[in-house]
Amino acid sequence: MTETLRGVGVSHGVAIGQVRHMGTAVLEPLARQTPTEEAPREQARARQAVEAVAADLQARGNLAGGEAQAVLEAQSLMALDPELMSDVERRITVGSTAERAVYDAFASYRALLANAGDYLAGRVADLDDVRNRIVARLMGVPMPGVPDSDEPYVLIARDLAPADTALLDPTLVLGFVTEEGGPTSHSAILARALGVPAVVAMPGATRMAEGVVVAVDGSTGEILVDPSEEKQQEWRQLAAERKAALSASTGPGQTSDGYRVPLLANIGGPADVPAAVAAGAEGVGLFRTEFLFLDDSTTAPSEEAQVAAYRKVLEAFPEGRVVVRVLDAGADKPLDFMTPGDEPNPALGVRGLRSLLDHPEVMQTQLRALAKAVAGLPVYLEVMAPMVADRIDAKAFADACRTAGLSAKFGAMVEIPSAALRARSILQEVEFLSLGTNDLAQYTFAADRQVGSLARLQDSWQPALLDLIAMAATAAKATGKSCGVCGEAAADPVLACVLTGLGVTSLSMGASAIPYVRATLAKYTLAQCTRAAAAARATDTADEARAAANQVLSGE
Ligand SMILES: C=C(OP(=O)(O)O)C(=O)O
Ligand SMILES: [Mg+2]
Repeated sequence: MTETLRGVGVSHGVAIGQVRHMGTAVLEPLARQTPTEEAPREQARARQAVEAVAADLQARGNLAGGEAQAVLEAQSLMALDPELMSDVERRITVGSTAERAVYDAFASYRALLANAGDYLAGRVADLDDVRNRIVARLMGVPMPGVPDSDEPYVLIARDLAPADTALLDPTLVLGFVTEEGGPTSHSAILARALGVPAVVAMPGATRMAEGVVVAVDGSTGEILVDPSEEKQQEWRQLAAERKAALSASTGPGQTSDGYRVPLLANIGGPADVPAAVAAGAEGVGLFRTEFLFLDDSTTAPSEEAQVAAYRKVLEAFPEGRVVVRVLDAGADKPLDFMTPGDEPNPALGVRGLRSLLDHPEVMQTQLRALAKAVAGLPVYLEVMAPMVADRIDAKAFADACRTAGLSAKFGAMVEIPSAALRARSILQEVEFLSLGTNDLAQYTFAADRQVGSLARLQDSWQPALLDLIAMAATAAKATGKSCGVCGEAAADPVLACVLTGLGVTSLSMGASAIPYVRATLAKYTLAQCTRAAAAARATDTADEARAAANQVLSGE
């Protein structure tokens, strides 16, 4: 009998195929004592394995490019952490085998991370993945990870490490389902960048039987286990219709009555530009520059290297708009040279603009690099700061832009509830707002975005979040300024209509979502979007808001 399950749809599309589980078996090497004279040999084995795994992750990163590359490189650096290596060597000196020493050293590092707060919860999966790779290599067994299969399949995992997500072959992996990971987690963002249908935060996902056929809808989060032939056919038909509707809809983003809402792409660097251009992005609404900095988290890239990377992106959108976010270091994206290592709660600590104000030289270098990169190009450059809390923050950022001689629009991200509540005062200092709904949801609901079990609270349909979005958009309209959305909320096609109805002036998302949003927006008038927004805000829960908006839009 067909069973229907529900998770959180994070990457559009329908996948139907057999379940294959990720090779996540934790390899626990035996704890046996080795003679002291074998220590140097074991230490050399451990070093070789660590270096090989780090090189492999680096190579996978080079292959993947874009945001995935930065994440894989960060993992490679994790493997090479000198403190971890000296702990491994110390354990071997007192009688451990190389594999057991690696296993134990990672376990104690993991415990430290897990107790140290917010960002680290998201990083534990990455760390486990690095450990599994090194231990597998030392034990001479196959690497854990994406299963070997010549037949296309639906991948099931507890959580996908960035290393695996990056290497998913879209011709073999029809889609994926994970038990963990929130709708705004790294895995979800990367899935969208890859264009693979995905559902996250699905309790019990890993208990699905290997080989059973499932149908996965990455838009609704619905999963059918063992669907009948008839049901499969129905879903295939639905997917084909959606696809046809998508390719029929081209051109700039607009409602059916011609109200323009530019559709922009979220990118992590030049490698993400081709997909954005192919999806018809009208520009870039969020260039997450910290991905350029993750290459080597011990020092900032040189001004010249930054100029080159920014120019590549700016050149790709002549006459288009490119919104560059200055470095958002800290919390889920720590950088050694910026982020204090001893924060009790990094998400509430020195991150984003706060971190840049503590390191003015880093911000000035970045702003100067942007000024040089844009010189002579016809692009509309806009620069914005992450984690702006109040008018003092907004003024400090605008002053920094002026000091750097940057000729661009300066803006503030609205990611902290205070910024939405007092958007009008922030707009005294900057020329535009951009709603980072991922963090805005995290801070509004006090719900860590990396934690899958809190997905309900990170749902962008939460009426409280819609209220804050409406506040920011209304304030921007009153001052004649723009207010876009660049958080994952913009990638939900129906929510995109609601955001438009709330007064948001542009929508920026992972490139693969653009055709879906464009096609859905084109079906409704601005007045319908406005009514859908009001109906959603009149409810008390995310599910009710979703249902109310859909009801208005379907004309029921
Ligand atoms: C766009 C956002 O920024 P990031 O996901 O990079 O924190 C956000 O918080 O919504
Ligand atoms: Mg953010």
